[in-house]
Amino acid sequence: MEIKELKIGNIIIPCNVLMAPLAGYTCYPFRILCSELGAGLCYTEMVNCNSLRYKDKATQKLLFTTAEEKVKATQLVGSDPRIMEKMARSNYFEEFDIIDINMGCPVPNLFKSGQGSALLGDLKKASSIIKGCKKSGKIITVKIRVGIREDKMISAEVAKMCEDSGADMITIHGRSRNMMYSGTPYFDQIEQAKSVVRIPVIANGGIFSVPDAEKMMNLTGADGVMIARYALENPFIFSELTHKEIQKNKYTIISEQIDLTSKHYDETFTLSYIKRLVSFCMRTEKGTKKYKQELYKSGNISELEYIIRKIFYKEREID
Ligand SMILES: Cc1cc2nc3c(=O)[nH]c(=O)nc-3n(C[C@H](O)[C@H](O)[C@H](O)COP(=O)(O)O)c2cc1C
Repeated sequence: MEIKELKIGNIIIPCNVLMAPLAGYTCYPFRILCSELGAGLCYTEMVNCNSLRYKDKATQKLLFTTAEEKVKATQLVGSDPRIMEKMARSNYFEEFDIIDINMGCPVPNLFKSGQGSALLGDLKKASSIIKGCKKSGKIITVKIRVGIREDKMISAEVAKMCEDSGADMITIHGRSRNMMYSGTPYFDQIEQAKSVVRIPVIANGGIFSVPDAEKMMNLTGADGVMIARYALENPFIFSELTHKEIQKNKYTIISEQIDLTSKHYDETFTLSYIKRLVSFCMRTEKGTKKYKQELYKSGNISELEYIIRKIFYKEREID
C-alpha cells in the first residue's frame, strides 16, 4: 500500500497506518512499541466518560503517557453530550492532542445504555457529542461501524454527519454492530463514506496481513488503514507495511515490553498485560501451545521471563 503522511486537523502524522484502540492492550508500553515499529498514530483504549467523571482510579490510569509519545491520542466513550463535552474539556486530557469518540463498540452493556455503536441509531445525539467535544479545542476523530444491522447500513450518512459536526477524521470499522468481530468487512460501505467527505477516512476491520491491507486500500480508496487484533499477534505488521527496518525479534520486543511496563506500572498490571500480549504473540510460534498454562501460572516477573524465553528464544531444550 502507498505509505504517506496524514494531516488530521492541524497535525501531520508520519504515516497512514494506525494502531486501533484495544481495551486491555493499548496501554502506554504497547503504544510506544507500535510507534517504534512504524505505526503513524496509536490510540489509548476507550475511556469511559462516566467513570472518569467519578474520578475512577483505574480509568485515570488508562491516560498515562509521557513526552516519549509524540502525538497523544485517546478515545472517549459515553452517551450524554453534556458529560462528554465536560470531560473532553477537563484537565484529564490536558496532555492529549487527539480525542476519538467511540461510536463502534458493540458490547451489550454499553449498547443498552446508548453508548458506542448505539449512537449510530441516534445521529442527532451523535452530532451533539462531536460538537460538544470539539469545544475542547482538541482534534476530534470518530470511530464508527457501517451500521447497527446489515440490512440498514448507513456509513455515508454517518460520515457526512461527523464531518458537518466538526470531526477531523473518521475511522470506519467495515462491519455492522451485529457482526461483532467476524465476517468480511463491507468495503463498499467504506468507499461510499469516503466519497462524500473531505476529511481523512481510515479503513479498519479484518486486516491480518500485508495483502489484506493492500486489498482494503484498493477496494475502499481510504486514506489509510487501522490495524487492531493482528497487531497483537504480529506487531511487526507495522514495519512490514511501512518498510521500516527493525533489528528486533519477538523475544526482544517482549523483553522490552516487560522492562517498560515494570518501569511505569505495578507488578500485578505488568504480569496480567504481558501474559495477555504473549498469548496473542505466541499464536504464530509453532509448538508453543503447551507453554500456555505455564505462562498463565507464572506468579512473578522472573518466572514470566523464564517462560517467555522458552516460548520465543528457540532454546526450548532448557525444559
Ligand atoms: C479485545 C478488543 C478490545 C477492543 N477495544 C476497543 C476500544 O477500546 N475502542 C474501540 O474503538 N474499539 C475497540 N475494539 C475494536 C477494534 O479497535 C477494531 O475496530 C476491531 O477489532 C476490528 O479490527 P480488526 O478486525 O483488525 O481486529 C476492540 C476489539 C477487541 C477485539
